[in-house]
Amino acid sequence: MSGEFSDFTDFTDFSEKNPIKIAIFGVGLIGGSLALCFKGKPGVRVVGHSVNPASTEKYVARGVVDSATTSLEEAAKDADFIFLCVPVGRLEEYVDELSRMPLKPGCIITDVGSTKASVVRHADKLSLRGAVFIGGHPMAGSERSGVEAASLHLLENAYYVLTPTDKTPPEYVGKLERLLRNTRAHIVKTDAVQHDDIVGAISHLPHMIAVALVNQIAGYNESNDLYMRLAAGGFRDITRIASSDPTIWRDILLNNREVMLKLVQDWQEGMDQFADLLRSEDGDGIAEQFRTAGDFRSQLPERRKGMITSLYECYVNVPDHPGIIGKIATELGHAKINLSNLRIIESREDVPGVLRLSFHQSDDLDRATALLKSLNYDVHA
Ligand SMILES: NC(=O)C1=CN([C@@H]2O[C@H](COP(=O)(O)OP(=O)(O)OC[C@H]3O[C@@H](n4cnc5c(N)ncnc54)[C@H](O)[C@@H]3O)[C@@H](O)[C@H]2O)C=CC1
Ligand SMILES: O=C(O)C(=O)Cc1ccc(O)cc1
Repeated sequence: MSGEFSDFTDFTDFSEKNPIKIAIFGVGLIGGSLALCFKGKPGVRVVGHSVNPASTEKYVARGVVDSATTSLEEAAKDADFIFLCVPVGRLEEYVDELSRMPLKPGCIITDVGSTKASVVRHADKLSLRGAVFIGGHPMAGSERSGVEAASLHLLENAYYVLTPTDKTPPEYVGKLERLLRNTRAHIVKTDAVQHDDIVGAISHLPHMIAVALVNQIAGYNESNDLYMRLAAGGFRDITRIASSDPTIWRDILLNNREVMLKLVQDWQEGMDQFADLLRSEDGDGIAEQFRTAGDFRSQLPERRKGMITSLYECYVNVPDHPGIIGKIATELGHAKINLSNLRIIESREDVPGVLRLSFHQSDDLDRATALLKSLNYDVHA
């Protein structure tokens, strides 16, 4: 991986001599993670925006941005890049507000919303007076939210979809791509409508199914709390995404509702088929369903960090001491914490070295994080 990115600084359009301003509206999980990827690079100034004064103070205090403001105008003024990182339901009004402001000529406005068709269509209708809108979706995240959950490494090795239209000048797409190399994500370009169809199926539908499943079990649990107690293992892990932020997901599902309604119908047909196989006691048919699913699943591309990850990971900033990695692995071993992978991430200028620890079980991650913190290691998600 390091080979793929070893040259990434050669592709930047900024330097001490050519400084740029990046404005981030909504410095939460995704906005904060992007801010961390840009902040501290030579010639880059990252400004955060929130409607809430207490949030702006928090963004600065946590060192995620260089400065923060509650004024939309102040944040947008002279910005070279504007990232809209607010819930999907708010994106179009932010684009409207920006279209009424005197933006820097050539400013690139982009968003990180989990749905793309409506915001791209909306921006396409507006005159942005010398600015250009390019839809974007970093396809990694977690069930956590807020700036507290932001991480420098969140988007590393994930896909990052951009949805330029026929009208988007290619040089602007190139400029945005070069900036996004700082996330270490892999850029994929596609059409916004196709994006919503595919992401609806592979991400939005699983979130709906996880929520419906948890609520189904919660109903049974009302009359027998053994359901909850026995659900502590695998069930807890496969339904992790049911704990995602309600406002973020309300907006995503409502925005993608036409696609979701068709997907729910297909899902119901799949469940009806299963019910028929059960009713007719068709064991071969049931086994065939598993065989077909297993065959398809085995052909999925290499594990890539991204949507609905089943790996639980944390990062430890490691001081430059000989034997430190062995020491950490030994501590985890003594505590009987099952580590699935341990990797030194190429060290960066701003941190001495980073160790990535991966676990198959969220409990192992929780226990490892608590243990390493108690031993005074700098651990982050
Ligand atoms: N959660 C995830 O894993 C992923 C989310 N996304 C997209 O990223 C965007 C942000 O999501 P997260 O960072 O997860 O959420 P978050 O809740 O961590 O951050 C949202 C940010 O928007 C601000 N905000 C909330 N409501 C607002 C409102 N009504 N007006 C103005 N600002 C408001 C919050 O203060 C916060 O700074 C969403 O559009 C979401 O669809 C994209 C990829 C992954
Ligand atoms: O938690 C997970 O595994 C996710 O699926 C995170 C996620 C949520 C929303 C997105 O638009 C992209 C990724």
